[in-house]
Amino acid sequence: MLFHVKMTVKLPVDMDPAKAAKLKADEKELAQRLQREGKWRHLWRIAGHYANYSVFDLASVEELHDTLMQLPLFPYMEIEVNGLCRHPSSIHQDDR
Ligand SMILES: O=C(O)CC1=CCC(=O)O1
Repeated sequence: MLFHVKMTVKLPVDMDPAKAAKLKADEKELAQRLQREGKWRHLWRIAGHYANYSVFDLASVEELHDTLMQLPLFPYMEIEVNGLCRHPSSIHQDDR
């Protein structure tokens, strides 16, 4: 199942810079592992915002929920999710 996810990061302005740097490094490590596993298909910065558009390929809504909740930045993100399905006019044979 494909999910389009918008993540907006809202770190507290007074957060300890070392804590923020650790959260970002941990987030990057997990995000890159999930990309290597084929679960986090796309990760795009939204120009001009501390936010991203992502596409996840996961087995279920429950797996998406669990994946998002384990992100180190989860407590500091606003997240919007939309499920994706094939468009009847798409010329692509698969969902990639
Ligand atoms: O910077 C972001 O948009 C949040 C984020 C998601 C994966 C990552 O490494 O950072």
